[in-house]
Amino acid sequence: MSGAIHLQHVGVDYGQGWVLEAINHSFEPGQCHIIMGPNGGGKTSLFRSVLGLTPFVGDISVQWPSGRVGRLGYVPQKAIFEQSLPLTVLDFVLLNLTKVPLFLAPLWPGFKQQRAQALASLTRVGMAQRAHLRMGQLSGGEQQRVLFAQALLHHPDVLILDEPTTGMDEAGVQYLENLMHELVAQGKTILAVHHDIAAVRRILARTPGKVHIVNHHLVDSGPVEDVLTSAKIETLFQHFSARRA
Ligand SMILES: Nc1ncnc2c1ncn2[C@@H]1O[C@H](COP(=O)(O)OP(=O)(O)OP(=O)(O)O)[C@@H](O)[C@H]1O
Repeated sequence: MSGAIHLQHVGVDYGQGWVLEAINHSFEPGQCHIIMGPNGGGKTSLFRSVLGLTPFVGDISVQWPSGRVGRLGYVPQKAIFEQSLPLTVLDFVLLNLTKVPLFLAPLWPGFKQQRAQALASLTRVGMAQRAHLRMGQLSGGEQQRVLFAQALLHHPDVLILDEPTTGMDEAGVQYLENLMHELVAQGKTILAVHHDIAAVRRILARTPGKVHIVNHHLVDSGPVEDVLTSAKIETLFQHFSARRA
């Protein structure tokens, strides 16, 4: 099952003017939607509005195909884990599965199954072998992978990824792009912020989806070949040269 997301006249203002203004748009279900745009253009604010994590004006609705309400999964831009925090990767994922305090969890009848579920999710992102390490001992890219594993735990129908490959090495990027492809093939909807034009072209060459440019307004939206033209990129992202595009 997958959800379509509809935004009607959506605006966000933190008190110093509109960060997002009059956004009227729909994200179709079962596709990979890549959101691009300059820093500070309001991409995270858009995601946080969809998730109900920031106040907004206008209306946002998720339309589910059946009577059942689906699930949203979210991987934030970054998380900071103090190195001395005695929380392992496995603990961190388990925290999202168990309602029992972690030190009691092994005594819980369902613990074995929850542990297996946590490890299966970590395996999907290539992090099962590092499950025993403390979160703070992981690199930024590895932490991103664990956050991704956490978002997958409850089988979300719509997955919202804020710069998911930040700090990831080539292997991490590959894991993630394969997973994104797999999830869309299963009919899920993905919304992902990305800054890397080459990566966006690579992702959308094999995964059905669109590019949406956000810079306070919805500037452009459509298939990658229509939106990521050299001329448009030059105008929007002055720090990218037309040659790199
Ligand atoms: N909680 C907040 N309170 C006040 N201002 C905020 C808040 N969150 C974001 N902003 C401001 O809103 C603007 C848009 O921020 P946002 O994080 O949505 O942009 P972005 O497009 O995701 O940026 P980036 O590409 O750098 O991640 C920025 O100027 C930011 O400083």
